[in-house]
Amino acid sequence: MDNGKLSAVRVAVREAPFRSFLGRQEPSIVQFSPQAGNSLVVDQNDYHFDHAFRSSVSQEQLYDALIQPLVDKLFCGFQCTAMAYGQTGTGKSYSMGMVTDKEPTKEEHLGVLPRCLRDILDRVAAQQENTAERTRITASFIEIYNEKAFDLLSTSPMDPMVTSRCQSRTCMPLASQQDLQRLLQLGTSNRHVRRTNMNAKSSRSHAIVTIHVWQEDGKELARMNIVDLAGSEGVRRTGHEGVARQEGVNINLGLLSINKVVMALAAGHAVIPYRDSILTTVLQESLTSQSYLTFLACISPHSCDLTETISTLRFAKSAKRLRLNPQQMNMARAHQLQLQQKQSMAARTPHIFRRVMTSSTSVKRSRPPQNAGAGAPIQNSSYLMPPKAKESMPLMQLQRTRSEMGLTPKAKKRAREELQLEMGLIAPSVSDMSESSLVQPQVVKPLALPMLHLQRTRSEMVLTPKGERRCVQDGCSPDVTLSNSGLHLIIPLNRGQEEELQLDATLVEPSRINFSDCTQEEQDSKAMAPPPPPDNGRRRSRSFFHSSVLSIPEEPGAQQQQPQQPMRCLFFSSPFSPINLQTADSLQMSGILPLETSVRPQVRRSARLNSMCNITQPPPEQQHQQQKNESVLRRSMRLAVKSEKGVVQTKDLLTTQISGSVRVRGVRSKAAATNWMSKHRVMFLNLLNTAEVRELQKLPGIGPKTAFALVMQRSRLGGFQSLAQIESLPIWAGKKWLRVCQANCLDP
Ligand SMILES: Nc1ncnc2c1ncn2[C@@H]1O[C@H](COP(=O)(O)OP(=O)(O)OP(=O)(O)O)[C@@H](O)[C@H]1O
Repeated sequence: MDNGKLSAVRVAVREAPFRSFLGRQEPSIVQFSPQAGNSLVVDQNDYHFDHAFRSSVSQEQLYDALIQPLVDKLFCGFQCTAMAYGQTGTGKSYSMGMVTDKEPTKEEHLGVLPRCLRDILDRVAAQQENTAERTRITASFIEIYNEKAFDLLSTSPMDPMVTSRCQSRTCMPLASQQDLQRLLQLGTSNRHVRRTNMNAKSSRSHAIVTIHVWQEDGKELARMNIVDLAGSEGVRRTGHEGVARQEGVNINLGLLSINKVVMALAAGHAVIPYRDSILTTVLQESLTSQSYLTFLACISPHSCDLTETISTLRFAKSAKRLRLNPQQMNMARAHQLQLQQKQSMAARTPHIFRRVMTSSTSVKRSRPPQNAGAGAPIQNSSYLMPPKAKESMPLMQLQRTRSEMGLTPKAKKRAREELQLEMGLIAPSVSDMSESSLVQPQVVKPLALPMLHLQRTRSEMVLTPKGERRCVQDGCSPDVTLSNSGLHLIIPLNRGQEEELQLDATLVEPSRINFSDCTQEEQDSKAMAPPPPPDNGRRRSRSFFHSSVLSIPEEPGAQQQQPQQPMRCLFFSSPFSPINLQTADSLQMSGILPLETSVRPQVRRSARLNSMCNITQPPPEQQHQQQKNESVLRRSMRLAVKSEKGVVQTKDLLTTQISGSVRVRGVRSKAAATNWMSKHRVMFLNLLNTAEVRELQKLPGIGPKTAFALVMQRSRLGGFQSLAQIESLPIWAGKKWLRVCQANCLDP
């Protein structure tokens, strides 16, 4: 038994002999390459396939080269399909062995089917001599005629089958050569055949013989489909009218749908049009990424058939583009069950999180099956979930989301490039830290980095639930997976290692930056602010939450060991990756639902902040106003973050480190808070009066349409007098204004 590596999709071309009734023998339009046995030239075009058989090739040679390796795979437990495709009269039925002759066929003319069945029976007999294991072989024979399926082995072969029950067809047990002969005789004699201008006994139906290999315990080990498609032909050339013409139309419909399925599979589409015809519906199980597929394209040597020959070769070429990962049948079933489970879990998971879950890089890497046959290329894959689009949502939407999250290779590359540019500013760079150094707290030299600059830094560090730090590999984002056992974070560490953590945490957006309303220098200093004292329990976790440039608390023990070390370490967040980790006590994760509500605006704000980074410098006269607007905008966002999590307090202890020394900045009194609120309202009003659409739409709760409507109303009214006037504008649907106020921390 050959366990060698066999390509999952193999395409072969066979040239038919000249047909005498087409006139004198002319030179063949097919030229075979004398050097390579798998190339041919037709109409000055080169074609390369796995095999290119000349018309002189014998049935035995064809079987040995093309089908025998499939039988090997069959006995390894794989689903295999051999399919003959091509113009009428080019020898498909002859090659596949589905002949209707009453007299016994000569040995040399035996086609694939009888040879294959004989081979299988011989192997089973040999197997049973050596082992006590009993293997049963059965076969079914159906045809698709006029878009109806017929069970050719049943007692009523003329009654069409119900399509949904096509799988429950009559199976004949095969134990000897006599059984085999009976099956072929019965099946082929019941097949629809008609004389056409092109072929005296043209098959007017697609025939499918399925050989099932059963284990002793009644489980199906593997199956082999041998498919003889009806001839692809122009209805014009067959010279048929009426019923026969309709046959031709339906034949072409089936062939077209096979074409479409193969094209869709080759292109990696998420939706494959199996239901376009009965033929593809019946073959659906075989035309998946989990089978071995072999195509035999039969072509004519005649110049009058050039168009059909080129069309057949094109189909063969597209089939060559298929990329399949066959699985053993039992394995495939297990995989299908897994998929079903995953889908049902996904149905219960919020939409935004599903995107992360189902994207190829964010789904936890699954191990390949352990019990694959030696050398068998078993991989965990499902073509229905191709790498580029493994979920039912539109591909583009998924790619955009993954790009926003920094999960796409392009986003990661961009991040890496920008980080390299900024390396000079960050010393020592977190991405340069050695693995050992990551475990120990790193003292990072305080840097004067503007807020937006920090935002664009791509290095990431995450805090584990135990309070340890992990530096995420340069340019990579932690992957989050949701399984039955909970939420997992897979952190790509340096040196290609990964760490998997079970999260008792939630997602935080990168825009949750807690710069207080102070000057740029103070902001920069705060970016380096040390955490509150370790005994500060809940307070401490909030301080993490307040900043995306996170200060890391030292474990009490660790601090005692290193009393002199200032407790500073930078956590940079990428605007493209809104997944940061918080300590468990900062926010209790109460189910999955809150994530959706929090993540979506986070991603949006993250994108807005990122686009803010990219704003080109305005003219000098506008710069002052714009700076003011940005300051209000930033504050508004900070406050919105606090407000969302209920951490807005009238007394807010802010710790700030300036030049390495820690000082308490102050405690706000209630009066000060009121005062602050009135100032904030004025500033917000001012912003609405002066900002452009582009700036306004960066405000939390205000989208592009609202921003545009606001500017239109402003120009109509000549400016807004008060927030009450803005509230009375007819642009707020429902509680929209209330939501804007809440998002911007305004008293409604
Ligand atoms: N390689 C070959 N060697 C000998 N005879 C061949 C060969 N190929 C085809 N033939 C003969 O050509 C005739 C037509 O072949 P066949 O019926 O297999 O064509 P087909 O492609 O199945 O046509 P259709 O699609 O109309 O059923 C048959 O009589 C067959 O014996």
